[in-house]
Amino acid sequence: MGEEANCNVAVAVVDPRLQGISDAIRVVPHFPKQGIMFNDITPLLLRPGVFKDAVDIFVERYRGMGIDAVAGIEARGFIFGPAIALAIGAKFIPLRKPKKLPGEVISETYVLEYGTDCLQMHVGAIEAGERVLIVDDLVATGGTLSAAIRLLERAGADVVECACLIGLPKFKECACLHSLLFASERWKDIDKSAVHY
Ligand SMILES: O=P(O)(O)OC[C@H]1O[C@H](OP(=O)(O)OP(=O)(O)O)[C@H](O)[C@@H]1O
Ligand SMILES: Nc1ncnc2[nH]cnc12
Repeated sequence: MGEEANCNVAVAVVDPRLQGISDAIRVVPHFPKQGIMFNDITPLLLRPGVFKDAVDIFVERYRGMGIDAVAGIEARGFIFGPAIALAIGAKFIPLRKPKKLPGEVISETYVLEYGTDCLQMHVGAIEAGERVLIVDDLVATGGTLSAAIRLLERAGADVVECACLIGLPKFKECACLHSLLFASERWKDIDKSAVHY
């Protein structure tokens, strides 16, 4: 709780929009199972001004950085990723859960807070050397982001950054990461070291 409060203070100092974003995220205890504090972004989506603030912050950061593609992680990365991609003039690549993509895919499995899963990407979605931003709503253990990075790098992409709205306090470096809300090239390195990538 103390850590969360500190994160919010840091966020508010950096950009006045961040407090509204933080306030619009609901924490639901024991969902989807006992012991998980579920960070629910759906209340934020019901407030168009706050939703726009969240997208705008990412767009302001990534516009002009030569990003060729935004890769969104199913499912909640599909909420923010396409809006960011359109605004910065990049293509959007869905990283999907198994058996959803009809074409030839490459796959990466990973461990979650509450289970295991797998991400897949269409072969040919990215070309070697293209600059990619990975987008999701939240990083907890970093397992999902790490799988996404591995998937894209296997295809020869240059992963520029990973951008998420929420970094859980349990994710060790979260307090300082929050000061950038939620978008930092440092996540890529932390993510890698967290899972021995
Ligand atoms: O940092 P990690 O420990 O890997 O967890 C983060 C991931 O967990 C959530 O997705 P989830 O797997 O619940 O799938 P969903 O978006 O389909 O609900 C969240 O949207 C991230 O993708
Ligand atoms: N605590 C959490 N809240 C929402 N999504 C999550 N994904 C993994 N952990 C989560």
